[in-house]
Amino acid sequence: MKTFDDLFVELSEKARTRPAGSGTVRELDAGVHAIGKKIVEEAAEVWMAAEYQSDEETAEEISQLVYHLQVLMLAKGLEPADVYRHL
Ligand SMILES: N=c1c2ncn([C@@H]3O[C@H](COP(=O)(O)OP(=O)(O)OP(=O)(O)O)[C@@H](O)[C@H]3O)c2ncn1[C@@H]1O[C@H](COP(=O)(O)O)[C@@H](O)[C@H]1O
Repeated sequence: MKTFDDLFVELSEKARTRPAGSGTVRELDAGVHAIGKKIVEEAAEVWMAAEYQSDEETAEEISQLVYHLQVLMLAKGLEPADVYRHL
């Protein structure tokens, strides 16, 4: 099972090697403003799923939010440790 740290390593590699067809590369190229909008959209989907959908669907929406947060971290040059030290 993939963890937060596993995904961050994978996305960092995508950002570095820029493989064709990568949604991560596409999103990074779209920039912080576009990534931020995606985060807000996914956060709303998490909220709606939590209120009206199943636990499984909520968990999936949370995973998508985590993904987009990680893309924003990459766009800003932030590492997981930069976040963890605030937890
Ligand atoms: N975990 C994710 C992940 N979660 C969410 N997403 C993206 O976020 C979108 C969210 O889906 P929604 O249905 O909510 O949104 P949508 O409006 O239908 O989608 P879009 O039209 O905005 O693309 C998905 O379409 C994906 O583009 C993800 N994209 C990639 N990953 C993982 O990231 C890794 C690298 O992916 P690539 O860079 O694409 O190779 C792989 O391990 C993937 O599994």
